[in-house]
Amino acid sequence: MARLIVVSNRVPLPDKDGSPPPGGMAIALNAALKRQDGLWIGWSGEVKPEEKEDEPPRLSVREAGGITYALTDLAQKDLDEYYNGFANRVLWPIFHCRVDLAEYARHEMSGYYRVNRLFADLLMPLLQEDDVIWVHDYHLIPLAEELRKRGCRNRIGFFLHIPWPPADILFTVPIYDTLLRGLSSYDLVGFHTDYDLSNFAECLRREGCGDLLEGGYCRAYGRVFRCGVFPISIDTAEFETLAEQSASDKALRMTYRRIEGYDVAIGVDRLDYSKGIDQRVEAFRRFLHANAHRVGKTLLLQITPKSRTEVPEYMAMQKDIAELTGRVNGELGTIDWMPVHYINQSLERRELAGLYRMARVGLVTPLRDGMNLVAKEYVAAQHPQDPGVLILSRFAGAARELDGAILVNPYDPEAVANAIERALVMPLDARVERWNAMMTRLREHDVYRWCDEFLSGLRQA
Ligand SMILES: O=P(O)(O)OC[C@H]1O[C@H](O[C@H]2O[C@H](CO)[C@@H](O)[C@H](O)[C@H]2O)[C@H](O)[C@@H](O)[C@@H]1O
Ligand SMILES: O=c1ccn([C@@H]2O[C@H](COP(=O)(O)OP(=O)(O)O)[C@@H](O)[C@H]2O)c(=O)[nH]1
Repeated sequence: MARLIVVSNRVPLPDKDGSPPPGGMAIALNAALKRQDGLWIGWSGEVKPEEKEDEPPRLSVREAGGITYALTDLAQKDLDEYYNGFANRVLWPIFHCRVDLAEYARHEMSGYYRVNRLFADLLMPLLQEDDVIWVHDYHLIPLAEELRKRGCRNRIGFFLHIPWPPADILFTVPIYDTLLRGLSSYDLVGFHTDYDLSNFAECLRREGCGDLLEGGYCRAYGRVFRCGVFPISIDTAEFETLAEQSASDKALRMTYRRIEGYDVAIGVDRLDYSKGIDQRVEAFRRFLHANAHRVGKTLLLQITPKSRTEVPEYMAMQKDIAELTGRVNGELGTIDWMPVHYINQSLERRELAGLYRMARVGLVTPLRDGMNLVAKEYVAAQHPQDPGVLILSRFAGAARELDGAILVNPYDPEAVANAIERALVMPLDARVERWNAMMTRLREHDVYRWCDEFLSGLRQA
């Protein structure tokens, strides 16, 4: 079997005993890499020491759990321009339709291309003739083009983990055509949803440089390549087991005994403006105003680990959300009850699974999201005989699959407030019916299927 090479900005390294770190994608890719004698290449997560900045970039190679990892440190300038700059201050906001937050700077765009060239230079000498390469996400759009320039003829696939925006939004990126052309160097380009794929096709059509063809192919910039929809998922069976175990875990129950007995609505998101956290807190405030009988009995548990802390928009958000939750707690809280429990730390999956299971409502209300795995995890963690209700933004990729959720518009706080009340009063038979519909989907379409379908699509490309 041909060797599989995965390339991504962040590389989830296995722990000391060789098992993959938590996270469905890491587990699925680890399994695929083991089967195919694989190599995972990317950023080490470390900044290159200043005194070594003039040394040529190199990969540090290590073996763990049957997989080879080849990692490179990045210089502070590279990190600032490529990751904190163009990737997370231009591509991320624009692909999430936040043109107002995009800060385009030419030197950062050059840094983005420089780091992509660096990845191509590092990868080329490692390649064997029939290796299959799978590139992940918006950090590395130009990588295939750079590899092709260096003579690479291998199959190369690309999967975009974030949404693809409508044409008028994409065209606000000054170099949008270079990005589109970059994607045409891949053999397979994968998106989470049919909406993303049709936005991509519309961009090509509007530019007059390509279109979708029959049978999942696309012609653009003189090249024909495959395009498809591959919704990422979770390790459903693993999450079900985790949630079941956590329900009987005494130590874990002790840690959340303070919120037992309340009707809990749970939100779990990186601290990111795309997740709609402030709109959600506001919706919860309105829900309490509109339903006086819920005051003192219901609470919002918002778990929000910090993210991309060096990007100014993220720094500002940290302060804004903390102030907002403080205001709501000040306005409505009492000595023995706090409406919003805001936790600015990352929790382990085991803990999350237990909390999802005890929460009567899963509040997943991003303003825009590629997929949103939290929505799927919340569903998988529920008790089959007494499941909670998922409230899901229609702008999350997951909404294309989870039709048993109450779908909401996160920009409409009153609608979200009404949905919370509707979820809390929903009769058991309706909750079970909705949950069964979603679980059937999640059991059939887990993260292993996502991985297999993408790789078999790439082999056929
Ligand atoms: O690496 P970071 O900058 O710390 O960010 C974490 C990851 O965030 C994004 O996740 C996306 O991928 C999920 C799985 O496909 C999807 O469910 C979610 O909707 C996306 O936002 C990002 O795309 C990853 O590259 C980051 O590693
Ligand atoms: O404290 C936390 C918060 C989140 N997560 C995990 O982070 C992932 C978030 O993925 P999602 O697709 O929802 O959003 P992203 O952060 O990738 O945009 C999920 O698997 C969560 O279980 C976690 O392990 N601990």
